[in-house]
Amino acid sequence: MSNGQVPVITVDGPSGSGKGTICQLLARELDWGLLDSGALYRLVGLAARHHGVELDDKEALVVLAAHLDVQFIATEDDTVQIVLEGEEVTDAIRTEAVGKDASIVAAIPEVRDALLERQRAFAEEPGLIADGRDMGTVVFPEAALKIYLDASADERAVRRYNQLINKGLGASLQAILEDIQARDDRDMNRAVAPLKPAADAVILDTTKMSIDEVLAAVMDEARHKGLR
Ligand SMILES: Nc1ncnc2c1ncn2[C@@H]1O[C@H](COP(=O)(O)OP(=O)(O)O)[C@@H](O)[C@H]1O
Ligand SMILES: Nc1ccn([C@H]2C[C@H](O)[C@@H](COP(=O)(O)OP(=O)(O)O)O2)c(=O)n1
Repeated sequence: MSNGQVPVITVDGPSGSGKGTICQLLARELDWGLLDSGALYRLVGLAARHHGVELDDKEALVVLAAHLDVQFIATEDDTVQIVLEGEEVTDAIRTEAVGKDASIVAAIPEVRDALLERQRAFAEEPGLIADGRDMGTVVFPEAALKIYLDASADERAVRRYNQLINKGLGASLQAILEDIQARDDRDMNRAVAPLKPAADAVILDTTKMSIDEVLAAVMDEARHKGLR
């Protein structure tokens, strides 16, 4: 385990596969910490917007990533407030536009390097649930359990669509599907730390599974590994 013997469960997969949902439930169930690594890449994307840095200005993006002034503040209702340079950005980083920017800056190897140790530092007793794209392959290669969540692009687009509609935001299913496919393509085909299952990952196709069924399947795997 990348930080002493702290147990880590990694959950990787494409956008809309259910990582965030399952990781929150797992962290609650096990009473472990949670790393939302996608939030770090989203924060670099948002910081670039705030500072007027273009997404092809590699050097400036690396500086932003290395000096990211961010706080993750646990709230009483079990959610996390995210504060960037003193400004609350919890919702602002969740837009599809910032997701796209995150995927663009995440393809820069030096940006990934700048965020590596910050991610590993999340591994603290009694354990860590790590949500992302390269948690099992790069950041925590010694993790006790590696999960790769997948689902068809159509199903993931419908999930995102429903999520936006439930938030009272307008959305086009076709546009969301195209965004998801573009992001899959960028995340899976970049040169460094591409999205792919670790060789020793348990792959779950969640297309036809409910959230409860996915959680139960992951908890089963955790039990098999003696993690609870
Ligand atoms: N197995 C599932 N079945 C149906 N909806 C799901 C499932 N898993 C997650 N969702 C929903 O899909 C949306 C996207 O899930 P999220 O956890 O944000 O995915 P990710 O973090 O992989 O992008 C959320 O609204 C969530 O409630
Ligand atoms: N470990 C990670 C996490 C996210 N990224 C990049 C690639 C993703 O498209 C963006 C946004 O990730 P995030 O997990 O927040 O996105 P979704 O909620 O799955 O849509 O960041 C990455 O390259 N490596």
